[in-house]
Amino acid sequence: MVVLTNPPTEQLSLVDAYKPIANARVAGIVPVVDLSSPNSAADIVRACEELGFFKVTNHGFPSDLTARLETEALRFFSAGEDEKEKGGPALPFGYGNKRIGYNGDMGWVEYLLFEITSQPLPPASLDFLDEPSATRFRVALNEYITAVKRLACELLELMAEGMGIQPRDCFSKMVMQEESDRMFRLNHYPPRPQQQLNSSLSLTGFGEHTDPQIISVLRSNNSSGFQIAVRDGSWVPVPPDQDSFFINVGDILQVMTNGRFRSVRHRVESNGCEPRLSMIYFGGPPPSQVVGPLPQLLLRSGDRSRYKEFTWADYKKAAYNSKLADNRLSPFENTVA
Ligand SMILES: C=C1C[C@]23C[C@@]1(O)CC[C@H]2[C@@]12CC[C@H](O)[C@@](C)(C(=O)O1)[C@H]2[C@@H]3C(=O)O
Ligand SMILES: O=C(O)CCC(=O)C(=O)O
Ligand SMILES: [Fe+2]
Repeated sequence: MVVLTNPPTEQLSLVDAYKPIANARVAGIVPVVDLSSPNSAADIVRACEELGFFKVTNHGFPSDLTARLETEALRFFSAGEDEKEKGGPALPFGYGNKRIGYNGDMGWVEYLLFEITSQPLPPASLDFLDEPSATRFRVALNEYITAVKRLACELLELMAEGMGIQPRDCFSKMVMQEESDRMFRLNHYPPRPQQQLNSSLSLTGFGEHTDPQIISVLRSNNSSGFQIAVRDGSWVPVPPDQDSFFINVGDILQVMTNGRFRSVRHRVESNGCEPRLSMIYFGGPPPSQVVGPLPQLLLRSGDRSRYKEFTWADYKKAAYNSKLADNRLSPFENTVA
């Protein structure tokens, strides 16, 4: 069953909920999928079609892994700038501060970006830290990543099941292969100094964008700031929930479903007071994977393909030459005859 966060006194239809936010009442439109429910597959599909975004509860994820990684990450981010800069620059992996990507995007955020393979993170991934911190951090990262990969796989299988498509692993196999292109990101949004707080009301932590991959699995501490764009383009704040995961449909899943699932536009706007720590797993396909709408979906619906075929390597190259807010899919769309 899809339930609403902060349920309003009367149930809002989604059409109403897409209207610009006039008050906090409509901030609770985020679909919540209870993974222990027998309806979870259908609920996930509905959420991916309507928003491309949902919250997952009753996921069975070991909370001690999250707590340990959060402790290690905060220990790292509280170190001096000189220490942290030893892990940079992020090209794209490593430590980055304020600069996002290569094309001039900036945000009030510092981060660590890791490449994930089928093997645990190698010692080299944190070799800029002293021992025993490096090993402790790496072990916490590896344990969390192993569990979050499993969760991503389960969600992708539920998507296929909910859409009635075979095989059940048609989406999950894309991100579970040896060569699949996966990343893990720790974002830290530090509180802002007092004089800056007086200068403007809100500050972009991470500018608006869609995630290029198939799926993103996000967990954050209890700080607000994460927002999603709904169909009419208005921004809706997502109430934080440190015990749940938030799932973004990425561009490639939008393509594979021929636009039935929506790649959600999102951003982080910080009020500068609450420090935010988020951890995000990005699941993408192998570089050589040819991507396009699933033939069985086209056959079943009789729809024309809305996208050209391309490889993930082509798409990623184009993505990394784009600015955060760009619409990265438009060059890959088929024009209507
Ligand atoms: C400005 C950019 C940062 C980004 C690469 C890009 O050129 C456009 C996509 C951005 C994004 C968004 C989702 C993930 O956070 C990310 C790692 C990704 O794969 O695409 C980032 C890229 C980045 O920060 O390097
Ligand atoms: O840090 C967050 O909460 C979201 C950041 C994000 O969207 C990203 O890193 O792609
Ligand atoms: Fe994102």
